[in-house]
Amino acid sequence: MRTFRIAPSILSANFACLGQEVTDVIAAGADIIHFDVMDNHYVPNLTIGPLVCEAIRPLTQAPIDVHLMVKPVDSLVPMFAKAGANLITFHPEGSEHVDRTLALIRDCGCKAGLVFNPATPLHHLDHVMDKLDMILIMSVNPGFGGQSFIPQALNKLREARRRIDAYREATGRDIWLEVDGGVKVDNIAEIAAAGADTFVAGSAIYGADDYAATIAAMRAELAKVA
Ligand SMILES: O=C(CO)[C@@H](O)[C@H](O)COP(=O)(O)O
Repeated sequence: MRTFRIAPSILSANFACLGQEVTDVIAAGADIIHFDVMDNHYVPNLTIGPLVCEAIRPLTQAPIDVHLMVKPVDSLVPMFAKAGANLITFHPEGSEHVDRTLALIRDCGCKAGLVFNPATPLHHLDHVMDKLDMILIMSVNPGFGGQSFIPQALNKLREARRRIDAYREATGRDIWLEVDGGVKVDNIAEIAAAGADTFVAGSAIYGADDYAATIAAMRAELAKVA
């Protein structure tokens, strides 16, 4: 039986009552809070920083998964670690030294992950598997919620799953495989079958009237794959 995790993206939450939105999705059955950081430089949008992470930290025991869509990335890592992030992911294009940034994240006490845009090749994984806790495959171009799932992401998920399984067989250590962008109730099973185990969903959850019903519907779909 595979373990699946659902990570609502607060990018699609109502920011006028963000704290309540965080506690509501966790009460509705979510596993992780996905926290999108955009700098209006690496991506054409501007969102939230460490102060907001610090503000929501006391509201939940659930892991906060900080996705840094920023360039350069290193100076923000200690700030988010101090603000209570559990996982920090970044894009290889956002770092001058990927290996050094991964080590920095772990030295700050967080789990570390690399993010792959639709056009970013997986060869960036080649020499850093030992330093990764998570691989995040973007199934949209980063910057905005509410975009459609790019089907080519399924092949990239299959390839990433193959690499993770081979690595786990060789070392006994697992790496989470997260997917982000256009994840809905009606495609989550196909995405899980391609290898993802952790599902970021923004508009599908925060755009629904009933968060618990939507998360339960996602889990019912995932149960068909497990
Ligand atoms: O990082 C991003 C977008 O850059 C995502 O986390 C989106 O926020 C996902 O939103 P949906 O596609 O699920 O609406």
